[in-house]
This record gives sequence, C-alpha cells and structure tokens, in this order.
Amino acid sequence: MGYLSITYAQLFYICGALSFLQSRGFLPGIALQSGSVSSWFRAFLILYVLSMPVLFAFKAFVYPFFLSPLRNLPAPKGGNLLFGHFPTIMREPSGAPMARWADEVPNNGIMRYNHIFNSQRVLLTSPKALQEVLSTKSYQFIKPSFFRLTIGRLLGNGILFAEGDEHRRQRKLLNPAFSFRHIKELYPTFWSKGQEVTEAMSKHIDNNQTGEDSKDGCLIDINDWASRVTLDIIGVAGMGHDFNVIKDPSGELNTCYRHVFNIGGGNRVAQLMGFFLPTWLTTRLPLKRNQDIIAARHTIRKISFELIAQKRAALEKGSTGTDILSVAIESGGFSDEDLANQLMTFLAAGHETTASAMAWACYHLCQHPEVQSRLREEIRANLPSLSDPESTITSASIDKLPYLNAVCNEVLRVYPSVPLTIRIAKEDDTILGHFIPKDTAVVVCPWSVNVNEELWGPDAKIFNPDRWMGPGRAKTGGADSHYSFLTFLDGPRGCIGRDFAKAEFACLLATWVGRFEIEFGNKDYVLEIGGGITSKPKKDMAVRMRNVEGW
Ligand code: HEM
Repeated sequence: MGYLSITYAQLFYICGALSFLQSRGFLPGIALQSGSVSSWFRAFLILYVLSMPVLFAFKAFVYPFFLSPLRNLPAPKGGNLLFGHFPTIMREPSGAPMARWADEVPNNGIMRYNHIFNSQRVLLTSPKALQEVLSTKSYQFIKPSFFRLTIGRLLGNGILFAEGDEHRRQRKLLNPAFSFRHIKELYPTFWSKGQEVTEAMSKHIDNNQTGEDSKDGCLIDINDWASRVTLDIIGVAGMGHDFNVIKDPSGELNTCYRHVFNIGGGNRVAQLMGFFLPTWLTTRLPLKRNQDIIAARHTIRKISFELIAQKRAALEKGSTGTDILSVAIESGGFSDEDLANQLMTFLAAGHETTASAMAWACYHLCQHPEVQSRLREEIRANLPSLSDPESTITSASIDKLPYLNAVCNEVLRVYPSVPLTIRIAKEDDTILGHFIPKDTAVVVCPWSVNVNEELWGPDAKIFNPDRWMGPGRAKTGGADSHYSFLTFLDGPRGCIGRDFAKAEFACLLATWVGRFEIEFGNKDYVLEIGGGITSKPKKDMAVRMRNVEGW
C-alpha cells in the first residue's frame, strides 16, 4: 500500500536518476549532449516539471478521496478542496484546531484531517489509541525525518531523534542522571537559582517603578526572565557549569537562543517549498532563516565542545559529578561528537519548555488573582523567606505543598509547553484495528488530550487547580488514565526530564509567587498564543509585578 504514497522528494530523486541515465545515453527519448551537466540538469527539470502535476493530481485528489484507507475515518467538516484543513491550522495556534476537532467530531479514538494539498493526517484522541502508539508500538511509529533535518540542527542529533535499539541504548545510559535520588539532590540548586532570579527581578522592579506610588511595580518581560533562569539551571544541573545568564543576558549562548527561538516557524514560501523539495535541499537554500540557524548551530556546538573538554579535564583530575554531562561521559557510551549532540538536546529541550510553563503560570495567575493569593499564603507559611540568603529547601519542603503542586499540574495541563508532536508509520500498521499505511503522519496532540471533555469532564478547558486536590487526586487530577495528561508524553519516548522539570517549575514558581504580586499590564489583555515548537503567550502579554513585603 505504501507504494501509493510516493512523495515529491522521491519523485525528485526518480527524475534525477532517470535524467542522469538519459544524459548518459542509457535511455531512449529526448536527444541530449551525452554526459554534459547542463543537459542532465535540463532533462531533470523537464522530467520533474512534467511529472509533478501528474503526481500532484493523484496525491491531492485521487488518492485521498477515492483510494486512501484513511478516507472513511471521521474527519472535521469543511476543508478547502485544494488545501484541506491547512488554512485553519495556519490561522490558529499549534494544536488548537485539533483540540476543537477532538471534542466536536464524534470518533472512537482515532480520526483524520487533511493537511496541505489533502495529505492526510491521523489524529489520536483516546487513551487507548495513544497508549498503542506511544507505548506498545513506540518504535513502529517513529519521529519524522524532517524534524531531525530541520529543528534537529538546533536540538542536536541525540536521544530526541534516535530510534529503536539506538534509542534504548542512549536512554539506558542517560537514565541515571534522572533517577529520583538524583533529582532530589537538585532541589536546592533549583531553589537557589529561583532565589537569585527573584532578587534580580526585585532590584529591576525597584529601579523601574512606574507611577507615583512605589507600590505600582513595573512591567516585566516574563519570557525573558524565565528563559534566563532556566538556561542557568540546565547549565548548572545538566553540565555543572553556570552560564550566569541571570546576571548577564548578553552572553553568547543566551543571545543565540533568544534570536533563533524568536524567528518563528519560517515564512510560508519556505514551508511550501518544503512540501515539494527534499528537506536536505530546503535547509540549504540561501534563506535568512537557514543562515541564522546555521550560525546558531555553530555557536551552540562550539560551546558544547568547550563544556565537554572542561568536564573531561575535571573528571580526569578526580572530580566527580552527578550532572547529565558527567553521567554521560562516565557511561563510556558516547564519543565527543555524540556528547555534543546530547548537550545540544538538553540545553534546548531542558530550558525553553520550562520557561514556557513559567510564562503560562503567570498568565493563569493574572487571570485568577484568588488562586495567586491562596498560593502565596501556602508558600509563605511553609517555605523559608527569600530575604535570608542562606535559606534553602529540600525536596520534601516542596513536594508536601498540595496547592503549589496542584497549580503546577493545572498550568501544565491547560497549556502544555509542547502542544503537538508527530509520528510516522515506519511500515503498514494498525491503530485500534484501523489500517494505517506506511509513511502516514500520526498526530499526537498533548493539548487536545489534556483539555478533552470526554476525559476531563465539561470543565476540561477551565483552569481549576482544585481538580488536583483531595484524596487520590494529587497525581491524576481526577482523570481515569495517565494517557489523559500528555504534557510530557508517555511510554519509552516520554520526556526523560519530566521529574527534573516538575521540580524546577515548582521551585521557581514558589519563589516568584512568594515574592511578587502579578497582574496583566493591560487589564483588557486578550490571549494570543505564540511560539513554534513550544507555545507561550505572545510577547505583548505585558505583566506588571510588584514586590510584596514580608517574605
Ligand atoms: C515543562 C517542561 C518540559 C516539557 C513540557 C517537556 C515535554 C517533552 C515532550 C512532549 C517530549 C516528547 C517530544 C516528542 O517525542 O515529540 C520531551 C522529550 C524530551 N525531553 Fe522534555 N519537557 C520538559 C522539560 C525537559 C527538561 C528539563 C529536560 C532535560 C533536563 C528535557 C529533556 C527531554 C529529552 C532529552 C527528551 C527526548 C526523550 C526521548 O526521546 O527519549 N525535557 N519533552
């Protein structure tokens, strides 16, 4: 069946091969000057341009509407004859249409929508379907190669993109750095970085008070401060190195990440080209976006290699470490090139996601001042004051605070940092008994699952930390299956940094809410969601923060 789903990239190669044979005189047909590159290229262009409309007509109209085994799956209404549901997808934040469709279109856990030019995508909506793909068949539904070739340039070709046995091997070697025992030891680091950033923000507020009244506080760029502290944390906890971005945001690494994470999803022309041309080609085109990414990659790799060299030298001198890099080096399973790739993964995956969670927390707390006050009361009553520079905490101090953990879980549920991810069927396969042809894109949308009314009840989309309070609810939020909360995905490829991130998030949120009162800078603020792979409120969500005396 897979032979019916020939891609434009495959056509590109087929035309290349045929025109090469033609130019060498192996095939009859158009007379060409044998062997010349220009004649080969001309033949290639003629062949590609003539055959593409045929393939296009087949792929966009014949296959999806008359032949595809997915055509009878439930699908959302509407959809453009040529572009399918793509215009809706482009208009809305990543994952938003899927969250709506999962509620509105009657389905039994699996449905379909049409992406650009009616290429069909399968959307999973029930815990059973999600478990099948993410757990039982996690190595049969693999990551799309275009992820590795596009975002992989910044995220490194490490554990995030490894498949099958190679993934199992890497996960086994890296797991010790994320053991419960080790994460427990990191709480004081999370706390002291939270303390450092809070003091820096306090000073910033004191120096930039607006209005007559010193209690007015000032506008704060949440995304900026959140990324600074989380980058520092992944440096210390992940590599044993303090990037000191809280103190000085102008450092090379922070400047580089802020630039590339803010250039968005690329322009539409580049996206369209990506549909018709192989990814290795589109990622090499002389576009500004490609140039920015190549420059950033160069910087991040350079810093990663420097960190590896420093760490190796320290380990050789007898120092020991429990940070991710030390664990990876001491496992003996990675070359320096592999280590650099893993570092790139941990640096990016380990800071922007938690920064996004912090931005979402501020959004919800501005919307719900009553939750903010209750949380502040719990924090102040149970955690040491930040004014004491010696203050520290243990894992138990944080884990025993029910409302803090409830608020964190609810923030992560309602707007998960990674709203959507994709898997590709490696071979012809089935999901819930439905035939899924090889190369089908299967969409796993944590956002749509996390706010699905069938799984969470009619108030699924409402921010309500209380759903995590009360007997038996602290871990489930009242949902029946852990596949109802997919912020970190699940199964063998779920987020390895889950416990790390949850502890870091709770510590940081405690320091911010304990110290500051937070409200929208603009009382009429209407949420607009931005971001690329990670989602967050757009930069214009100006937040006003005020120091609250007494802690
Ligand atoms: C709120 C914070 C975080 C969220 C919401 C989050 C979410 C996710 C998600 C959804 C995935 C799966 C992506 C996919 O398969 O398409 C993932 C994978 C991963 N995350 Fe996280 N993450 C967070 C924090 C972290 C941190 C702090 C680290 C490292 C210290 C980390 C390291 C990783 C790695 C290495 C993978 C790949 C795992 C594998 O494929 O085996 N993440 N994360």
